Amino acid sequence: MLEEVKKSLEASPIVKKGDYNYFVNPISDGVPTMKPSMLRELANVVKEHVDMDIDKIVAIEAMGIHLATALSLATDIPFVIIRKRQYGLEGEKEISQKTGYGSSKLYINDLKEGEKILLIDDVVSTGGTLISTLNALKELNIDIKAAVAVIEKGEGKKLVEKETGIPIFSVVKLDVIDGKVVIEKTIED
Ligand SMILES: O=P(O)(O)OC[C@H]1O[C@H](OP(=O)(O)OP(=O)(O)O)[C@H](O)[C@@H]1O
Ligand SMILES: Nc1nc2[nH]cnc2c(=O)[nH]1
Repeated sequence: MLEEVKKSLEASPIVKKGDYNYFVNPISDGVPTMKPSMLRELANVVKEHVDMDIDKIVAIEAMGIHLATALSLATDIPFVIIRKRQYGLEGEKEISQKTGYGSSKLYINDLKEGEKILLIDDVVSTGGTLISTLNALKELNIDIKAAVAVIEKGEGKKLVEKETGIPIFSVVKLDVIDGKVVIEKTIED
């Protein structure tokens, strides 16, 4: 079932961001062009494997947004975005995010104590983004029912699970070896 996803990932160009080997893929970049069939497939895989008894889907800007949108359309569950833009709305919470190649601020809005959510992002790599985001959601007493990073790159997922106590669901585990994406496993293996 995930043949299209695997093929697309294996064909990803690798670019350097400093020392960091960054793969470029429709799922995680919107470049090259995303096929609707692949996006639909990813939404369906998440829907089938993750408990969707939630109030809201929560996406991390930027590359969680199309995934949350597809999942929202497949489930009729509303979504909200953790933005890189500050609004200054009442109750807004700022997060500092650090990845393997950069850092920025994220802003949580419109989540209430006790709300049941699924957090979705495209990639977990060093784990920096998910650790700070999940910890901020915990501080707000949000009921995190599930956390999804569609692609697991390297070993960061384990670190997130250790630091936050929250299991991360991922569809594909990969690494970049000798300038190429190598798929280590998928949810179907
Ligand atoms: O596990 P980590 O090392 O933290 O890496 C994962 C994060 O890196 C990317 O975000 P990026 O900041 O590049 O933003 P984008 O989604 O706006 O491209 C990706 O979308 C994840 O949020
Ligand atoms: N597209 C893409 N997103 C990432 N987020 C963290 N690492 C990566 C990467 O190598 N490629």
